Amino acid sequence: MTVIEEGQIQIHTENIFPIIKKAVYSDHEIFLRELVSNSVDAINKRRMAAIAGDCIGEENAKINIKINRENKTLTISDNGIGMTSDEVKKYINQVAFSSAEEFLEKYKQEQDGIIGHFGLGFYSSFMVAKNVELLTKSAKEDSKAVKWSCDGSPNFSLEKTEKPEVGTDVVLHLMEEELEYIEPTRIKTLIKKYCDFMPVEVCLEDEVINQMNPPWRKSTQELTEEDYIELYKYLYPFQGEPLFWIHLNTDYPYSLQGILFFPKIGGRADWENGEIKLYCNQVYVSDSVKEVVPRYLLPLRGVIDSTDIPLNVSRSALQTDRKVRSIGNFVAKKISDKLKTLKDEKPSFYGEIWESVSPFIKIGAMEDDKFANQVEDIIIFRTTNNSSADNKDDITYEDKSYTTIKSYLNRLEDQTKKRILYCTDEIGQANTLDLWKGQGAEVLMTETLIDTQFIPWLEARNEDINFQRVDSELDENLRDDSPEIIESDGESKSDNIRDLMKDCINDEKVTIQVHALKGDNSVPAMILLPEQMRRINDIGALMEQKLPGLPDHHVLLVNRSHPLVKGLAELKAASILLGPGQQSTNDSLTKEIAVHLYDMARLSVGGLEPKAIAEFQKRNAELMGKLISKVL
Ligand SMILES: Nc1ncnc2c1ncn2[C@@H]1O[C@H](COP(=O)(O)OP(=O)(O)OP(=O)(O)O)[C@@H](O)[C@H]1O
Repeated sequence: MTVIEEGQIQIHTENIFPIIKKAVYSDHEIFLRELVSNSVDAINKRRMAAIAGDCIGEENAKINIKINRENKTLTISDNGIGMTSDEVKKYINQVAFSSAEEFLEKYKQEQDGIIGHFGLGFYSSFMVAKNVELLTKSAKEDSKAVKWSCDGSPNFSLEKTEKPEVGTDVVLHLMEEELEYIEPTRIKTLIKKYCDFMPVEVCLEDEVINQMNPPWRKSTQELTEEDYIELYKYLYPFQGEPLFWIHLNTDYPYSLQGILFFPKIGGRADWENGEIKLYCNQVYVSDSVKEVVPRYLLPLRGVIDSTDIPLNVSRSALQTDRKVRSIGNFVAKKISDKLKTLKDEKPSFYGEIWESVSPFIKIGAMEDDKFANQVEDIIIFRTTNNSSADNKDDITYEDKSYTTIKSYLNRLEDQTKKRILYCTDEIGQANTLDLWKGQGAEVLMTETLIDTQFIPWLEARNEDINFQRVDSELDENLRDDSPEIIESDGESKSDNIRDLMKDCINDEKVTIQVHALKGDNSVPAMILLPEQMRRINDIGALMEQKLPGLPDHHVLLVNRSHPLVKGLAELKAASILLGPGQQSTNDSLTKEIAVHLYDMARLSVGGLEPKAIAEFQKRNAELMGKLISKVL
């Protein structure tokens, strides 16, 4: 063989290779992505040059990877444009090296890592190989093949060689500690991971491994519903089917293609890193797009493919990049457009998916003002008003009705108040919910966790509205506020009942209100939680990541028109008649019943601790025992 040149690669660092190894230590496997990407580029260049008539074309463009166990080599071959010896000197010795050195300089400075480790290029092969040979023959007419080799020191050699076909073979003599890369299964996995959607056949020992045609590069007209579902299942196996998807495709002001899927609720949603896959020109880059899309979009899945996302900058630099930010805004806008279309055109489907999409929409609205403006009219709440389907804003799905805030407000009789009634727990708040419903009021059903933040956010955004939970106070119409007769002791009946309950419960934190409630079905006592006081309790629980329990400060509303309360007052009056100092058995019974009344009210809102429930049970048994002994 004729030696063309032996020499030293011009470098500033004495030996770049140990640095390459150390700097990107954990990501050795990306060498394959870099080399295959170079091959794809070379194949594209040959195609373009052939069209221009500068060289002979190649119909069956492909990349082939071969393993030689005996020699411990891995060879990546392509039939791309190849290189002349001058081009090898220029592109491998100078360009490739300087880009690797530049990359490493950048890498050393960045504390938080570089997003895709893109840009290391050809020299990444030295992360796994102790010796690299590059055999290449240019597609230009009458070109002679050359072989470049380098043993990891800055010394290289370039000599003539025999190579019948146009293209490039990169032969990696693997280091002992990198022998995992002569395992076919390992290589296959890497091709699937990084090269699956590359536009050229990538083979292992002549067997095609990659899928090639990425659906997101096709137009929506070319794809059927099944194609999208198939892609989802391929990318996220065993995760069921997606709810719906959006196809992204834009060329200006940046190039971006992709398909994003909404997963079904119940599947785990990753709000930290997300599972959207980032591609650059059909080459897989990363499983995390958290620097590219706003946080609230992270529970989505799918692919974003863009050549305009700078991949060899640090993650923090990416977050502040203007182009990247506008990409995030573009994606958010596309999603809100899709959701709006679904609500308008397939309202019942929108009702069906609402529970799955609502956390994402609400968090998005709270975190991003622009997004809030886009989705404000499509935020819906389940409502007790079943006739709301008459309104085009409102939706029914199965036996559930949903409404928007706007149409709820339109239905309010008293337009001066703009009060929105809501309920977070249909069982725990059943008593008060039924009372409001009985008055013909419309109540919205909300979720405890997210709406604890979302409701105050809505109120801050629309200053004239205020939300009021059904158990925060009672409708005035439910109370009989006619003046009371003053008793012989100079006090009203209500005052006496309040004093009695206060003495028996003996807890400063409990405020006792006594009212005469209308209606035959009303209960003897109930717990009310004034809105602002309860909200403070809810937020406290949220901070401690607990479910909110019954706040210590609460209101006990005693219904003085209930026969039990009336009886209790009479029992107490009878014991007073015995005169001071005289012990009556009525005293202890009055106390027992008063405390029992309070416990019943607490029990119905889930506010009794296990220990108190045990006491309640014991007292209940005793009271029933007394009742039986009276009857027998
Ligand atoms: N298989 C190949 N066939 C033809 N030319 C190649 C091949 N591999 C590398 N080259 C040439 O060597 C140059 C340097 O490659 P290298 O991978 O280091 O950087 P790059 O591809 O230009 O950019 P990047 O750093 O993003 O990978 C390429 O631009 C190309 O001209």
